[in-house]
Amino acid sequence: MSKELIKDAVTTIVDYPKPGILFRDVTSVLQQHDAFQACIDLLKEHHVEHQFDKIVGTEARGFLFGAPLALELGVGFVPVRKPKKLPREVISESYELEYGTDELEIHKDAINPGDKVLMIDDLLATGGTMIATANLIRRLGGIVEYAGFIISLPDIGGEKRLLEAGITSYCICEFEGD
Ligand SMILES: O=P(O)(O)OC[C@H]1O[C@H](OP(=O)(O)OP(=O)(O)O)[C@H](O)[C@@H]1O
Ligand SMILES: Nc1ncnc2[nH]cnc12
Repeated sequence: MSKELIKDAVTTIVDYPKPGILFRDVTSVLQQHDAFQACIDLLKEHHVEHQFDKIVGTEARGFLFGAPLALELGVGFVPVRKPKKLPREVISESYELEYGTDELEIHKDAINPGDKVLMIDDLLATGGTMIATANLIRRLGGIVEYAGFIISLPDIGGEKRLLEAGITSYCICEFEGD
């Protein structure tokens, strides 16, 4: 089954980038064509009926899955990036990570008011990254109610936090006990 193929392709690194963190590395999924393809197929199958206008992917690993999914769904792709990476006029939003804080930015002209947006990232932990991404989209007038991930760490509670922010998440595989 393709979900198991994907889960088996994820590598776990203990104590990276800090002691106590079990790092779930999605780059080993990308290295395996059938697992990478299965990710895009499952994300497409789950979201194809919603008729989104844009896919937003968050730096850096959200780009790896968001851009090929946008091509599959026949819609545009918008990158949300770390500060000072986007060249045109941006808006910014701060957020907390499982292991630190950071800031994200989006081009002001990337979302049109009323655009239906699907957010894509590799992994859902606290949900902070996706909530900050949703805040950016909503500040530009976009409608965002769905987010798709390859990996979820359910014990950290991101899915509930996203639901409280009005976002339903779809995760291909779960790693419990993190
Ligand atoms: O649900 P959260 O607690 O917000 O954590 C998930 C986020 O953390 C990781 O990115 P990271 O910030 O490490 O950035 P990178 O992809 O640029 O390495 C991951 O790719 C998600 O974007
Ligand atoms: N445990 C984890 N593994 C990989 N990426 C992450 N981003 C936040 N937490 C993570």
